[in-house]
Amino acid sequence: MKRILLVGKPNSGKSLLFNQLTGLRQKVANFPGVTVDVKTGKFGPYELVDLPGAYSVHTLSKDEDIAIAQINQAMADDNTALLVCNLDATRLQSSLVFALHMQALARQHNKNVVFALNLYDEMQKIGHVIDTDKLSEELGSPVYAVSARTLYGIAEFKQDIQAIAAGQKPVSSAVQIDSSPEQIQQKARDMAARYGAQADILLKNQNRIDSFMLHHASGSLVFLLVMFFLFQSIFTFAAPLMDGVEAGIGVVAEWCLSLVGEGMAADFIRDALFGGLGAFLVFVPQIMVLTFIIGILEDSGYLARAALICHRPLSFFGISGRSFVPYLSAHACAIPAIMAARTIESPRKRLITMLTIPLMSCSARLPVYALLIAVFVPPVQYLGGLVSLQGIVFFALYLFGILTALCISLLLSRTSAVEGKQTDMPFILELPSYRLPHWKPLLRRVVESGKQFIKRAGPVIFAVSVAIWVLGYFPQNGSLQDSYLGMIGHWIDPIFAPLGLDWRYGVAILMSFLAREVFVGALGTLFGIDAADEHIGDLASQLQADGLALGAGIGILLFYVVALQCVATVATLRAETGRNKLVTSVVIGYGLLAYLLALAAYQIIG
Ligand SMILES: Nc1nc2c(ncn2[C@@H]2O[C@H](COP(=O)(O)OP(=O)(O)OP(=O)(O)O)[C@@H](O)[C@H]2O)c(=O)[nH]1
Ligand SMILES: [Mg+2]
Repeated sequence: MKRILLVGKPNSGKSLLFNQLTGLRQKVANFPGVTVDVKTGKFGPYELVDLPGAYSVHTLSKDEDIAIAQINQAMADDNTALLVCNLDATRLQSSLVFALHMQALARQHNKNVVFALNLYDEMQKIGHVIDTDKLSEELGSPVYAVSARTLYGIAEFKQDIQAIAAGQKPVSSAVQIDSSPEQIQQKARDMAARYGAQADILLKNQNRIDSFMLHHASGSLVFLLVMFFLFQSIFTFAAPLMDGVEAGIGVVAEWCLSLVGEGMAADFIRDALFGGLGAFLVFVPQIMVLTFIIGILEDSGYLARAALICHRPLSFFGISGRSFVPYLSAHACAIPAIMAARTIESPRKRLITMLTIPLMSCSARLPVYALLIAVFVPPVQYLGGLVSLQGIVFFALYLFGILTALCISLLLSRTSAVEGKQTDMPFILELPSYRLPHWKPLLRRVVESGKQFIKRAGPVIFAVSVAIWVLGYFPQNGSLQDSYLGMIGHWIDPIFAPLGLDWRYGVAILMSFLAREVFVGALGTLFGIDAADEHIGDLASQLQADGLALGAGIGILLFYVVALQCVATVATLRAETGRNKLVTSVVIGYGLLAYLLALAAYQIIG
């Protein structure tokens, strides 16, 4: 299949344009370095390729390497029908520098080029008109004013680039293409001055907001408040939704049970299905709220500012401001976060960031945290419900993960455990414009995060719940202690007894090495079988009634913050670092540390 390549500088709207042309839903966000891999999609009879952004052919980071390598390869390939150079109309000069290099390269290889003057809606908003005909003439390649957001000019653009790629619309021009870096710099500066909007109009608002957001005192305060409310809100905003889901599950469960009457089938439905799977579904709203708030931060342009504010403190711990975005996104899931670390220029800092990312509390830990917090922390609220005590403990757990990661980064960077030069590249980050979130795709992403969470963990939880139920139900002597599972439980008891946990918690913890969320489901099933009354449900009250010791509960929480119980993360770490031995020692190290912390918590607090 013939290919069309979409290239341009970071954060210039390539992926949103790609999504509009292919109907796919690649991640789009308002900071440089969102796309870190080659993505392809079908665009009419063509394959459209979305690449990571790059500032120059002289690459600094892994994602730029990937883009430039792919472009060079495509230039030599007969199947490459067209190169689309994406320009950010609000940042014409810097986008032209890279695009002009690409145009020169394409000319050398006899490939057709068109320019997409993207984000044109922002020009329309300030009433600035760019004469694209004249610009085309000067550039020697067609220029299309488009907006991937409002879809302005997209229909014509689609039609034309397919025709150009098919050779039905000639685009060759006699215009001389400059290829020396100095000429390109000069040309970009000159064209931006003549065609672009005035910088003071574009930057007026941005500078005003930044003078506050990046100020050393107010900026740090805003940063701390934003982070506090981010993790708070997972608790406060999600609470009513969680109650709704819980009530819904209760109604469905009662209805199902009324159909089957009493007996083994009823026990199975109550304990395995609604006890196990139901206990886990309750936490889906929290995952969605987390995605929503991180999404707002990403879209608004604040993340790059936060990265800047964090650069100095992070440098002390041996990493850089570039590690901030991967660290934050790791709170949703470690895997894309490890991939996002490709934008970190220094290989050493990139490696340290990747190895410490699993300590950030990903959404799979969320159900475990939420369950144990509900057991021990009363639902007290302050400031009219904006801040809750449970939310504060929740924030403390996230903070504990972050601080552990920073301490380990410091340790790795000050020892020879990770080799690489101490002298690193300077920290350079282009600040994006502030924008209002793009609500529709954001909400779609929120729904998608809930679905993905269920899809990823659901089948494992279902299988584990069924397995635990069968092993715990038979042989039917009426007690969990005497079941097959009870027998297995006695073998593992010595490992968990020093942590103040009986074998039921041991089984749930061991099972959660398959996926962390399994912990809640497995406990739900175990306590369901064990429950004296026939009541489904509130697992937190069951644990409370069972008398779980405070030290043991804190121990479980610390264990889950630190232990690396995720096969997919380990596989991604291996692939991205290429360091199997190092990754294995990190997994074992985190496991030991997790156990010791849990042991200390129980032995000290009791
Ligand atoms: N107003 C406006 N915003 C846009 C337009 N196209 C993209 N954006 C916004 O620009 C930001 C960057 O968009 P992306 O598509 O992720 O940019 P990219 O070039 O793929 O970025 P990298 O993958 O980091 O290289 C996002 O916040 C988009 O919503 C547009 O036409 N108009
Ligand atoms: Mg992109």
